[in-house]
Amino acid sequence: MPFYDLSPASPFLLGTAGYPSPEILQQAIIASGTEIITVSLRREGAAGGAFRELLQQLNTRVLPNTAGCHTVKEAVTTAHMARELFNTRWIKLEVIAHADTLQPDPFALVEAARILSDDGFQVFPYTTEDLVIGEKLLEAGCQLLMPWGAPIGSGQGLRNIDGLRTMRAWFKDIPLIIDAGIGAPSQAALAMELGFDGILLNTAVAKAGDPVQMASAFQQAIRAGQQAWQAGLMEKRDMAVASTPIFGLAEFGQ
Ligand SMILES: CC(=O)[C@@H](O)[C@H](O)COP(=O)(O)O
Repeated sequence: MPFYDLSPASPFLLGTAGYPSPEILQQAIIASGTEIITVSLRREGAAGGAFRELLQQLNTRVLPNTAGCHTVKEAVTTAHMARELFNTRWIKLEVIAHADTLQPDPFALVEAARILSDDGFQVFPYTTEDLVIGEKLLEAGCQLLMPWGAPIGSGQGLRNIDGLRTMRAWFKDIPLIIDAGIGAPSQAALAMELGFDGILLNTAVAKAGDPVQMASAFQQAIRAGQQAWQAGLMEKRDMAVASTPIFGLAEFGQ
């Protein structure tokens, strides 16, 4: 499905924070095959021009994010700075409620999404699997939703599979990207098998023993999950169903 003005060939979106070195970050981005990387304005501010130079060498689009923002005002101001700095209308909108859970503040998120959409931004909102919040975000002008798998940095995978499955069915024509909490390639594959359109993750790659190899592992798992969804998974059954036909089998006498 198209993400605003881009239909990425790769459904893998990668975060750029917390890598052992800029070189490893660069190699991980290449190994991931991603076309979209997300950059925190605070991180970019801290690293400065060298980081921007590194980004320019890569064939990727930048999705700036408002990581670390706790209020509507902070998020809107950060989005405006991002638009200036990266020359893009895209913004991954995070408005965090608590410093300890890092869960989104749904009320502030919807308000900030409305302000930014009205101002011409294309908002990628980091949200939960709650259907009502999803509807409010769409009403506010968002064209896609980014539900969490689990809290940021937790690596717990899909904590509410039933809720995410319901969300997929409810918003069947809206691009849905799982954002945050993915810890292993198998979890990302599962999300894609459920029909999600993409995965955004950071910590599982940045903090891996070998981030470059892990980026490649995620790329393959995400592709495999996507292919499985497109191919159509078999339905689960309560009882055994013989996979080998018995018609035509030889009969043995006594
Ligand atoms: C980089 C970024 O945008 C994070 O805020 C994002 O939510 C990723 O979360 P994980 O680090 O859990 O993958």
